[in-house]
Amino acid sequence: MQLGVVGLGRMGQIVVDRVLAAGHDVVAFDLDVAAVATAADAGATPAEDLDDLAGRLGDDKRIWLMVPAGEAVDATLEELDPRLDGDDIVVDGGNSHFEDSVRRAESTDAAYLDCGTSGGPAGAELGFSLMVGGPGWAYDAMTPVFDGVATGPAGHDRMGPSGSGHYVKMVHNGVEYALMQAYGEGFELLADGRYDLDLEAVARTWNNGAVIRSWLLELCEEAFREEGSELGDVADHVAGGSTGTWTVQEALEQEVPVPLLYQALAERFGSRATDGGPGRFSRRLANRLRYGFGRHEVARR
Ligand SMILES: NC(=O)C1=CN([C@@H]2O[C@H](COP(=O)(O)OP(=O)(O)OC[C@H]3O[C@@H](n4cnc5c(N)ncnc54)[C@H](O)[C@@H]3O)[C@@H](O)[C@H]2O)C=CC1
Ligand SMILES: O=C(CO)[C@H](O)[C@H](O)COP(=O)(O)O
Repeated sequence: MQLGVVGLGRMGQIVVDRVLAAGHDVVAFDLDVAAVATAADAGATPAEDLDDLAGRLGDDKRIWLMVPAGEAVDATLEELDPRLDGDDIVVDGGNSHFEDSVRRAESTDAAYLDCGTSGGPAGAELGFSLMVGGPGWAYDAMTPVFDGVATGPAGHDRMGPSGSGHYVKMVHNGVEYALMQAYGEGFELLADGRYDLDLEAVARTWNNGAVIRSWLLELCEEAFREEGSELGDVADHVAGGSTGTWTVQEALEQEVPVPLLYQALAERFGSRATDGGPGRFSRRLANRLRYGFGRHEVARR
């Protein structure tokens, strides 16, 4: 298959690499020419702009968008739209709001797949977990690409109609916030509690057979190994928050109680009101974990 990839940052470059490794061809575009050059070095055909990308794909275009959620997705679709018809497929692999995805699916002639993507930069080697919404025929047609980008055939599935892929990813992120908060609070108690503990050793022991072992806990272990048990100069400032906010908004609308998810989000907001003092250990760990799974910048004191 030939795939156009638009957006060649942390995640898009992994899509390019894994699709190439699976034996497909890639045409790559990004506003950043250096990112296009990196994709070309990896074996992709560079495109000068979206028109050039669309022209190189011929009939039955398959295009994967991996640009920041929001305006960049709309701008890209708007520019591609005159070149698209009902046999073409566009995948949005970013963290778009599910209602935006429903709107985009309704307004473009192409089949539109909203694809929640989880795994972060570690997906370069492991592959991603992909939660896909949209027309079944388009999901089936993209299966060879999804098999390559995901951990394998079990690493992707069609969640349901348009919007459902990004809906499931939104809730995934709400859960992600709460898990980080839970680990953070536990380690805060251990850090401030009765014993002088080596938190890397605690995390390593928990990761070996304990009920609460997980990838996020492996990233806690990594954080303590790299920053020390007291987390060095990692600040009490947790960035991000859009997907967690959407999760809580949706829960309110559906009248589903999600106190843990809300509390984790509220802790993030609280972290932004601190005065530069030592701050909460739990939030400092959450700040460092966002680097671990997403390579988001660590705020430091
Ligand atoms: N970093 C992570 O761990 C994860 C990120 N995501 C989502 O994936 C999407 C991409 O994230 P990252 O790769 O981390 O971001 P990034 O900031 O590393 O890369 C985004 C790329 O898109 C390019 N770009 C921006 N606007 C563009 C446009 N109009 N046309 C062409 N290229 C454009 C930028 O130049 C940049 O190279 C976002 O929606 C993000 O929320 C999803 C799961 C995990
Ligand atoms: O989707 C992701 C991980 O699953 C991204 O890393 C996302 O940026 C995490 O959300 P936030 O930036 O709000 O912490």
